[in-house]
Amino acid sequence: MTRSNTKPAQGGVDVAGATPMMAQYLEIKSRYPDALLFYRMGDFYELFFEDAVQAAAALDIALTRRGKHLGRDIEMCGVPHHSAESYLQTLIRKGFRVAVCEQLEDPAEAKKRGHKAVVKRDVVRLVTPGTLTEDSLLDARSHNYLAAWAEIRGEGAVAWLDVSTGDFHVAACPRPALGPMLARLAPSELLASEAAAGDEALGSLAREAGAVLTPLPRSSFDSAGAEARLKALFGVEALDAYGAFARPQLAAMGAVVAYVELTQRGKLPMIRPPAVEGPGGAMRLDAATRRNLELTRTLSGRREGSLLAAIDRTVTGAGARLLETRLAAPSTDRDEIAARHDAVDWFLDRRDLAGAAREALRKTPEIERALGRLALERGGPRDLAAIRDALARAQDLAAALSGAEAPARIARALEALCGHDALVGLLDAALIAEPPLMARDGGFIAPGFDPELDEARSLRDEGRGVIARLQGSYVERTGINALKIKHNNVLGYFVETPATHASRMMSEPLSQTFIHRQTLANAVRFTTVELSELETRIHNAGARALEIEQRRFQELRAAVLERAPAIAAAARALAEIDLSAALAELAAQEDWTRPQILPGREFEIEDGRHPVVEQALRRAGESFVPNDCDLSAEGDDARPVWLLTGPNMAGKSTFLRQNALIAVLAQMGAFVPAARARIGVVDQLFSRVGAADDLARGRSTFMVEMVETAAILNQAGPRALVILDEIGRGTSTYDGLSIAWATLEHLHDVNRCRTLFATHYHELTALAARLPGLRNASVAVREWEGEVIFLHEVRPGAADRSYGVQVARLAGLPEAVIARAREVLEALERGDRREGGERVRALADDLPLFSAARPAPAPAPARAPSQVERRLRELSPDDMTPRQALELLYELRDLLDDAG
Ligand SMILES: Nc1ncnc2c1ncn2[C@@H]1O[C@H](COP(=O)(O)OP(=O)(O)OP(=O)(O)O)[C@@H](O)[C@H]1O
Repeated sequence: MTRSNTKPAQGGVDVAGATPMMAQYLEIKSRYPDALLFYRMGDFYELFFEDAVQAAAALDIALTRRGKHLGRDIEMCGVPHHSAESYLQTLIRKGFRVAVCEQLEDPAEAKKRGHKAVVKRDVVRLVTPGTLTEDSLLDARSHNYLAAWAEIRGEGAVAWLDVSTGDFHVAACPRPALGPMLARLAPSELLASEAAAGDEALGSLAREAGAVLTPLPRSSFDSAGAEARLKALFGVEALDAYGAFARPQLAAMGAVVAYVELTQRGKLPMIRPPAVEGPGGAMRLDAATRRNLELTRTLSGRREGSLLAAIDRTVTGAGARLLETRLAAPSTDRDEIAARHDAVDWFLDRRDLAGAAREALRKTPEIERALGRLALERGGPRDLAAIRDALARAQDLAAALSGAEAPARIARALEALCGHDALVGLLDAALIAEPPLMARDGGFIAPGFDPELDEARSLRDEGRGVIARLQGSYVERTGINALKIKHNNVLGYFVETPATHASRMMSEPLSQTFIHRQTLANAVRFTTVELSELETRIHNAGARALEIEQRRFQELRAAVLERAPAIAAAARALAEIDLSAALAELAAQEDWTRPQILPGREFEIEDGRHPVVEQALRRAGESFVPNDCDLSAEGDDARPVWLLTGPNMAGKSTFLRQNALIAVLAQMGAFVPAARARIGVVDQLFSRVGAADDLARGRSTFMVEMVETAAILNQAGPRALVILDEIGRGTSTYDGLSIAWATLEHLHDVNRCRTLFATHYHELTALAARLPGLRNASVAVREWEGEVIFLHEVRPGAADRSYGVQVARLAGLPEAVIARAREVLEALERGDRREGGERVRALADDLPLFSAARPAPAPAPARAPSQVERRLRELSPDDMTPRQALELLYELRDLLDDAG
């Protein structure tokens, strides 16, 4: 054997010289080098070599060895197949991909080919983060997107699919917009061509969005191949009916479909025709803005504490997913926004109906994902029952909500809820109330639905009863009371009579029915055609019942899939109703109002509040102080730029964020926490509010801040809303002040967008005199007996001073430091602020900055150890018996007494 012509697989393991089974394993593994191979052996999935090492560590299970391969131990670990799902879940969460390799024939079949023959096996599915369908592997309240990024001659596109629901979208996406797009979609897996995936910048964008980056060969992104693939998928001659797609869009969609085909091994999920998102259809929010505003996750990555958690009143998984999708991509289309507001308004006016609808929805099972699993041949009877129950409830819901004149969007939803009677009737008749998860073991078809099945089951279950009845009828026919039907392993079922009746039994007419089998000393045994038929039927009844159930399951599945588009539309309608009713509930509970969305560049908020802070304060028994904001860029005396000053802790960040959140809420279709809101459509929202070190990328706080500020100044257009908090804070005073100054001027003169700018550089307030679009505002505090009281009120005009020292005192800085800070502050306020300036230098000379105003207390003089302490120090507790310890206690107490 020469090494050069052997095929290395899996890190240098050679196929040649392997046992037949190992050779099969290595051949299959060589096709899935990037995945862990779950190799089915009987009741277990086994993993070998490096896969075993990695999986054992990730799953915290035992790593063992199984023989040798070419002189080397084979590492092995295994998971039982019936609990494989939970292990899969752990592995997928940890970023692995798993190729599931099954036995494709009964081991007995293989044996027929010779005792060394290996059972046929192959991979039936590649499990990856973006292609999950099982409820146990998915979060019910979040989408799970598989996205693909394609670029052709500088033009880019992103396509995204939720494999579990079939939701399929595509949008043009130039490279600079990819970051915001990924931040919005938060896909769990991103596909890119091998060439693109090698780009470190793309890798880091994917990581930031929390996605696993999967490189695919260039051929998967071929746009001509993609077009053919999509046409075949949707069974159409041309894709025009779905929209006009640019080449990169085709390439991205094609890659998604190719990858799904690859991972599902040819079984395609239900994929809806792609919805094309037009340019500018959604408000643009970059990753930093989403993070800063804590829209769907807090800065620490939790849902709790985010805006999403504060406003989520939905009662179904699909409703929650729709809310998250809308919140991640607020609309810029006024008609769309108005339609959403109309739906909320309608429910708000009919709270009793909304309440009833929510009650009904609460009991409605999830159908989008059930439908997805059925399409992928991964569904079971429980999925059918979910569809039956949900559609039945949908009809009731439609009946309850009809009558009252509904706005267009609700009316359309109600329509989609109806017309499923035939299917519901079929499923109702066919299925038991609460069927099992899997079709495998049967027991889900309702009695009375299929006479053949009922008979098979009654034979299976009541075999003895049927035999007893037959025996009764034979006794009657022969008049022989001692006639019995018995069973043994040689004859199977037979009729037995005492020998005395032999001659009668064996002569006409009884001999026509009873066929003689055996004569014993005291008894004669017979069989009958009926009995042997019955025997075969009893024998096969169980298997037959199962087979009929499987056939019925496939028929029901086909009936459901035939109506898949209508069922999916009903599922979407349920989600829409859930979300509209939930937003109405929210508006009523929290006293929110319908915002006016205008074509111009207005931004007038009266009595606005921060939804998350307000709820937190309420829990603590405190109330939120509402504030107005007017950034309108319309009219002659428009002042679209507000410069906000005020002490730390006064509420500047809260005010900035609340106005950004109001814009997001308004345009996603919700009501807003304000007494009145008039908002001209915002097409981009930028927020730079505080920053954390990005040490992973080797950037300091200041660098992060500057990168984000640069993005805003370069990209913010006239319809943008910009929120900037304390720009320049991360560098020396005068550098920071200069950067803040120039940034403010640029926003005012060049970007000319609606801007909220909070700063602690009071020098900037002077700019109001020169910049006509700039207005000073400040957060009010009151000083009382040397303490500051925060009023949280935003008022016109600049703040007089910053109260930083008072706030520091509230935070518990030592009195000595506070007193010293006051002295320095006074000195600075008397003179110029320039670092290195004369007065500052004098101050540093006169009053050494780090000497304490009051002498520090002298350290306590060293004290000689007491006798008790000395005795204790000498001890070695390990060497003492309990008795000695007790004696020692007495001794110590005596020592104390002596000392006292
Ligand atoms: N409008 C308000 N009504 C009531 N309480 C408020 C209001 N705004 C802010 N607060 C309270 O004040 C705290 C501080 O607010 P915030 O963080 O916005 O201050 P800040 O001025 O940005 O401070 P810093 O400059 O130190 O970041 C909040 O956590 C909140 O509890």
